[in-house]
Amino acid sequence: MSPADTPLLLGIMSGTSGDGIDVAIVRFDRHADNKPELIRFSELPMPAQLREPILRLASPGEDANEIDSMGLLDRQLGEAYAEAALTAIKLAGLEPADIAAIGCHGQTIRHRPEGEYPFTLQIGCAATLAERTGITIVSDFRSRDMAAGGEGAPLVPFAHQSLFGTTDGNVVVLNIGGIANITWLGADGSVTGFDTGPGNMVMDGVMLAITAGRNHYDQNGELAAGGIVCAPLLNKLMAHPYISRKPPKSTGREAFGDEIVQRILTWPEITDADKMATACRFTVESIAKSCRFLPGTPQRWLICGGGARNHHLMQQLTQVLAPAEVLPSDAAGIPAQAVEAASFAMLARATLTGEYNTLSAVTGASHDVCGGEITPGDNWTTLLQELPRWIR
Ligand SMILES: Nc1ncnc2c1ncn2[C@@H]1O[C@H](COP(=O)(O)OP(=O)(O)OP(=O)(O)O)[C@@H](O)[C@H]1O
Ligand SMILES: CC(=O)N[C@H]1[C@@H]2OC[C@@H](O2)[C@@H](O)[C@@H]1O[C@H](C)C(=O)O
Repeated sequence: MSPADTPLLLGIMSGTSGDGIDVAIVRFDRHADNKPELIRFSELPMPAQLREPILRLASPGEDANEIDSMGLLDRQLGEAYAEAALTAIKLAGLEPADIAAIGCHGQTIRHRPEGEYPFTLQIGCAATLAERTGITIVSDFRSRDMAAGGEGAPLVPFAHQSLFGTTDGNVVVLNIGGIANITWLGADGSVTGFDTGPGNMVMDGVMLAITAGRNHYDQNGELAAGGIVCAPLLNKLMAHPYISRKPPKSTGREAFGDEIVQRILTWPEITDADKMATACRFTVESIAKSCRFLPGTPQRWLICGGGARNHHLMQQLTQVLAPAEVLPSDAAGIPAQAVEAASFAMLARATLTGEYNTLSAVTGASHDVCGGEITPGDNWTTLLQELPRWIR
């Protein structure tokens, strides 16, 4: 393993878009703050045969045999994550033995934060991942927070705090994945966050349908840029109850999946470009409306996730969020796509040292918790000896 004072951890994220497996290898320095150094980031494709089952299982009731399908997908994802981790380790010129632990978010196939017994389900067999890599795995980061009465999401504010927090001004970190989530980092040290609603999910669903499955997303927002926003349709979309609900709140494909996409697709007398323009504007407006739930005025917005690559979306956000500056997180030293995977390496480190890694100020839980389930790898005994030296 890497020296105990500067351990290497690996974070794996596969998000609600179901299109890729992001892997970040980071180095922690006990003598520095909790901000790790990004050693290598790799974006690997989700195996094509897994994309359809992921989306099907994430849409309630679409699979006639959900338990069998889930069991199978769980194992297949475990293999896919292991393959991705081993590839990333190799690309970094490292050996599996150099990595102290892996934080694996898993694939969310259901998120039900409401009701008497809220639950959330991230699959991707940790035992398979430990078996194939020999490395200790931390997974299932959300359940403990839910058991403490929290939303179980978003979790990344814990990491954003160390990565982007500054006393120079109020910063908002906005992750635009399938769902968009926001983190408030006040100059006074305050932290909060919540899911704002749709990120790329609605746009991707519309694009997939209007190109008959050929394109999974609107490259750079080009189609949307050539369309006209349909105001009555936008108003209908913005009436979604989630948008006006007060935080703490979190959401998923259950609320912004196929039903919303169908509403856009079936709206009469507008072109495909208008549909895309309206879907994009829905994301922009729902983010802008979220500002009323923030405790102050941000000077700077740092954007991460795949949405940062959508020029049209970024342009629109820059307009509506002015005079605040809107920049990809790269401007603050971490590539937009790498933030989530790096965050799960940071959460895993905190699990292993027993520190809180889930903020009740974000999730609404009754207290901060140390979330994550540990699956010991072949390196477990060595890791146990090194852990005391990780504690700051
Ligand atoms: N060049 C591009 N132009 C437009 N959109 C893009 C581009 N590149 C990526 N995207 C969008 O980013 C999405 C993937 O984003 P990301 O990987 O952050 O999502 P995720 O991790 O699956 O989601 P989540 O954060 O909700 O868990 C794609 O589905 C697409 O919509
Ligand atoms: C249940 C779940 O997987 N939620 C994801 C999803 O994707 C974005 C948004 O919705 C966020 O709440 C969360 O992911 C990030 C990594 C988080 O927990 O911070």
